[in-house]
Amino acid sequence: MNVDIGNALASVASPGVSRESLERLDNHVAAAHERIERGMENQAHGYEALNLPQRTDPDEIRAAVEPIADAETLFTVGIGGSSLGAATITNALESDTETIFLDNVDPEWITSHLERVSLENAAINVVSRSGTTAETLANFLVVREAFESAGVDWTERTIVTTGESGPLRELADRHDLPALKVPDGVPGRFSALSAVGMVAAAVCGHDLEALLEGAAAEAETLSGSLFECPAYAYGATAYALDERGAGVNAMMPYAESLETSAEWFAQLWAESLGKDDLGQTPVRALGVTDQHSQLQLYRAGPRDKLVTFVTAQEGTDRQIPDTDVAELSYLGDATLGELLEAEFEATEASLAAAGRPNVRIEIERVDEYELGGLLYGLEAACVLAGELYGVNTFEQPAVEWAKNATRGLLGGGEFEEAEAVADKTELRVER
Ligand SMILES: O=P(O)(O)OC[C@H]1O[C@](O)(CO)[C@@H](O)[C@@H]1O
Repeated sequence: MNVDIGNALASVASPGVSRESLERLDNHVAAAHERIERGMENQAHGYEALNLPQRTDPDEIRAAVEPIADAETLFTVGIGGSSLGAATITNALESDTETIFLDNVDPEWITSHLERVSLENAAINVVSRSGTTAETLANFLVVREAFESAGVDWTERTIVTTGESGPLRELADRHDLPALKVPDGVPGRFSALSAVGMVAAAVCGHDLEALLEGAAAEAETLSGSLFECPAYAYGATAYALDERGAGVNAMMPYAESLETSAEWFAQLWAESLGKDDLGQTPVRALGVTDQHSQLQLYRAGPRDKLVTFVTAQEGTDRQIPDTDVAELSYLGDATLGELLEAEFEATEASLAAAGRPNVRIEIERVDEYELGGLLYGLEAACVLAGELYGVNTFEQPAVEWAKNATRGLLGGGEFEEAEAVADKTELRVER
């Protein structure tokens, strides 16, 4: 990926970062890179994620999915990092296999999918590092029952990706299911380039080697200077802008195929950096669509936002037909791709003209190689930002309170968090 941080400079935007500040910050980037390199060499928790291009074995993944490679529909049952990486990859690329990501426990939504799909031609990809995530296990039990009710032997149609132990590992062992291991030392939000993110891609027939080659090429760019490394340039600039008041980061890819990548980025950025009262709030946006919903706020609202654009330089195009509507005749000379590019450039310039910081991330096209580079580059940017914030990038303790409260409310044990739910302060206004 290439990065252009020009519209984040103090000469353009407020908040903005001066070149002098970036030069000073580069000293901290150099020190952070040394820690990152050391962490990678030592396969330290979290840093190990940046070794995945060398660690992940595409042949092992393809062999494991062989029994379900014929699936017309693949249900991926997981949540957070155990779903979003896989969804980013398969939602970005064309495939004959329909992929459905069951990462919520909305009964109407789950039921509509299970009733709509021919389960005889479907398969289940259940993913959970811990193997104890309530949503994932609940959904798996529901999906498994639906397969049984449809007379489909779920044990022939299920692959498991989980840790070395836990309920899912035991289930896989008990039923001799194909099972892959979540790599040690890789938090879920950093695991897209492992079996966690690539089983679904394998079932869809995508080029796993290209994903990893693109990621490996991005890994080669990691260096001791933000001026030589696109990922670090992005991570350092986002951090510096947050330090100067841009506490929101709107991730706005200009490609429908990259919409899910903004969801994946939101977990990566929020769960890694949101600690010790620090962190930049990610917002999921989509170009051109959200020019007509959020751009007003980005251009004229509080000066508290960075807008991150992701653009693909190439892609299939389509001519806009001529029209006899005079004021629209200019459209008939253009293609949809030219319109999308013009709208992106206009939006980027609109923010710069209003002194609103924005950064451009460019990939060549939306294919496996470029996607692997984008995923890796944003992960490396996040690791660097975590070093600059001085937070524990790779843990997420704040999510445990609600999990305990949930278990307590459902009778899964005695949890004081559940008691706190009953103590809610109320001021109800009713219809
Ligand atoms: O893979 P698991 O253990 O089911 O966890 C799913 C997700 O839940 C979290 O632990 C947060 O609750 C994420 O970090 C993780 O990606």
